[in-house]
Amino acid sequence: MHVVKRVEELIPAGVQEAFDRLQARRWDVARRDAKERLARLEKLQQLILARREALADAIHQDFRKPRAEVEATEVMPVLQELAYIRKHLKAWMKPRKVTTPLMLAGTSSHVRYEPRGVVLVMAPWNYPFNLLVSPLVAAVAAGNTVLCKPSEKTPNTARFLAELIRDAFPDDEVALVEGGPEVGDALLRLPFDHIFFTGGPRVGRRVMEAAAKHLTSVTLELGGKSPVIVDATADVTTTAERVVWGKFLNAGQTCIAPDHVWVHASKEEALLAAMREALERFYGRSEEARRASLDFCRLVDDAAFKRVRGLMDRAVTEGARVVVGGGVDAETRYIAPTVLADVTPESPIMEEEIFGPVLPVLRYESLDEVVGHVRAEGKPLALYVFSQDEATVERVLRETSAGGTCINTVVLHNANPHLPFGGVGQSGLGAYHGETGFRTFSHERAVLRQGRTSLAHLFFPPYTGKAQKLARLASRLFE
Ligand SMILES: NC(=O)c1ccc[n+]([C@@H]2O[C@H](COP(=O)([O-])OP(=O)(O)OC[C@H]3O[C@@H](n4cnc5c(N)ncnc54)[C@H](O)[C@@H]3O)[C@@H](O)[C@H]2O)c1
Repeated sequence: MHVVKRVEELIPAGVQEAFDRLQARRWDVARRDAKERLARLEKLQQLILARREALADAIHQDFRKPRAEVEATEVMPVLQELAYIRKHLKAWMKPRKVTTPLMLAGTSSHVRYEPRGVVLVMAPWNYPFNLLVSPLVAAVAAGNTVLCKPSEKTPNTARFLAELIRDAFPDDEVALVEGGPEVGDALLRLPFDHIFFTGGPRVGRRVMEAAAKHLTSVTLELGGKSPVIVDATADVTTTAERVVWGKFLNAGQTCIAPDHVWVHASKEEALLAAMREALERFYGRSEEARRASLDFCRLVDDAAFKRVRGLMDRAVTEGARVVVGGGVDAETRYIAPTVLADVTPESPIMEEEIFGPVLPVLRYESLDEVVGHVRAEGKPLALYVFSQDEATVERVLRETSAGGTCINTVVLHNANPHLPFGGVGQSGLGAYHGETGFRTFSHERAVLRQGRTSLAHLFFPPYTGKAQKLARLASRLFE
């Protein structure tokens, strides 16, 4: 017999209790001024600084991420975010006065930034520290209580995070629950005030469906295929090294990694040769040297290894040429940094986000053609354009849509806290970083105060015709 469980039975006791504690404390936490909020974040920062070696060990154990990459892509962005918040939080929290239209003479208005309440931060595994702690600090800065869930695919980092959060915050202000999809599913049944989710579009859709039940607002930081366009005027050497760096960082397991490259036919062979050169300079001149390189990560699990290997093998079977790479080692989940040429839009590797160290290069003849392809692929999280021609750059910006764009480089827009970071359409909804993060975790409350004099009584019933005449007169102001 099929047994339908009640909602309460689907939520593990520990999870429900953690939520209830955060719920009970939310109004006290919401009242805090900037100084008190910053004191909490200060403690977190001290613990991060004291434990950065342990963090590097944990992430290394999870997928052999090099220490230098842990510093540059996990620790530094979080410290930068904390420093930026420290500098600006007081100003961000200030109510913002707005002007008063003539019709409302006698009133004054302002916008207050109030915390959303109890928020859920669900993180992916690929930058397991940064992508949990960055939204967390924005949420705390905005005065929320927070429940976090790291990914089960990076268990060492999840354990590190659990201890860090436990030591940095009282458990009725910030809590962390570990677990996989079942725990994620249970969390999504709770009536949070906001859900901040980073992960794939499949689970993102599930988050939005679950949020609809409680009319919970969501921020979705998703993924997709981020293209690179290299036109005929681009500098081939610098283009190659920047694209190769951004692609093979984290072994291609980066949401804003260049997924594939569209290169103008006149530059194709030169670009491929320069990419090969850059890749060998970065990771080693031979396949053995690259396999032994300490600067190159592994795929996170067997499923990821099988999926990326399958994509690469099918592309080659269907006619792609291996320019460099192509090797694999299932035991260590190693896929060589690989560049593929002669790939076409119909190739299976163009069907889904690659999320691994394989870079297909496609050639194009006209900008119209490549713009058409990019539009057909949906709105990506990032789109990169390499060109010395301002008109080309402007056309690409005007005729396509993407979460973010870098011109003549890749990935770095993510590192500027003055820029909002987020997707559009299938690549996400909402944004964070810096002030945008504070606003994301705040509700903009509209406040209007009536002074002594008021024109409103002119519109009170009974309507003698005077009110209508006045409204008509007033509407002339807008003609
Ligand atoms: N936009 C961004 O900032 C950004 C950053 C990093 C990664 N990503 C994207 O994330 C994806 C890779 O990360 P991933 O594999 O960890 O993503 P994922 O969607 O599989 O998992 C993300 C989180 O959701 C949880 N989860 C999984 N299944 C669930 C379910 N059925 N119900 C509830 N929760 C569930 C996981 O445990 C994890 O905590 C890629 O698509 C990548 O592009 C986006």
